[in-house]
Amino acid sequence: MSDGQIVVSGLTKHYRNVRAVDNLSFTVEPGRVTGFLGPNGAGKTTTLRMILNLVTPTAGAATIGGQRYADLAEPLRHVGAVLEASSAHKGRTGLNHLRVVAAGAGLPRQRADEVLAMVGLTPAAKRKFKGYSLGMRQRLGIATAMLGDPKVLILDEPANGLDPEGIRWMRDFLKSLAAQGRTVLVSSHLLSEMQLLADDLVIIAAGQLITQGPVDEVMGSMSGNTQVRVRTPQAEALTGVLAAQQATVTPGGDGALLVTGVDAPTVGRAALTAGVELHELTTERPDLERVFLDLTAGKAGIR
Ligand SMILES: Nc1ncnc2c1ncn2[C@@H]1O[C@H](COP(=O)(O)OP(=O)(O)OP(=O)(O)O)[C@@H](O)[C@H]1O
Repeated sequence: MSDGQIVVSGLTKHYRNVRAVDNLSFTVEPGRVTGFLGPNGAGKTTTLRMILNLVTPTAGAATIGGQRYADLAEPLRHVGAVLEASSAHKGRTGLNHLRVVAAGAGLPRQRADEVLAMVGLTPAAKRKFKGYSLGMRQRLGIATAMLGDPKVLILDEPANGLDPEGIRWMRDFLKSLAAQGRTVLVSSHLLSEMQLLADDLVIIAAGQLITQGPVDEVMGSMSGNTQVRVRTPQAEALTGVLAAQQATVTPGGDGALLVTGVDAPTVGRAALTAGVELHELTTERPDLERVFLDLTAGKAGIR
């Protein structure tokens, strides 16, 4: 396996009467966190399971570093996956769980201690899994995935059920893995979280690709929706000046005006020229939530 790039091409999965994944193609680059986004039932889990050879595609293929997962000689040394809230034998300690998995994969025993420390679970090493909180279980799942020191990490909704501190830890940890040159593919429907975590986005709906690219580009593709929020005691005068510049002005509901069609410097200049006093002038970019809803509009229904 070479560079850890994931290439999904024409991936398709049909169940009896559902096209869970429909001719889906995208790439995931090493050294970056890629957010795999889609509404419920979009086909994210099915796609990840096909990449990991847990579901057989109806058509198409996925490769990791140029090879199909099934062809990887020692998959755990190449790809770590956390597909659902980690499960382990309830009576086993976190450390023992890791030792058992390490032994099964032919990995050195001390690797269990290393990955436990990596995810901050050393203090809970000797505690039984059944006493672990959801956050601790997620950390143990990641520790298990890291046992083989894989170049590629694939995680399905890792932030699910985590408290804010846990989400923050997860974010920092995944970013640090990408900074080490690893490929990190994370599925989520938590759009605001992806905005903070991901470098690249792959957005799907109804099994099909909606868009992919760097977060800024995906956001930028919606920049037509950028609006300027302006507050002035001379609303009528400003509205008149801006209307003459082909701008659209609507009330913001809280006493502010929302201006589209011109940028903030244009609004400021127009106000200055007309002698209109401004109390606020802000550019409001659409957040990812908005972009996402716009992009997946009409396809977001639960299937
Ligand atoms: N084994 C299966 N048999 C039949 N239909 C399935 C099967 N697995 C998934 N599906 C259907 O395929 C579609 C995609 O499901 P999938 O779980 O991949 O979506 P998802 O994006 O991961 O959704 P969520 O965010 O809700 O987990 C859904 O309509 C689902 O009901």
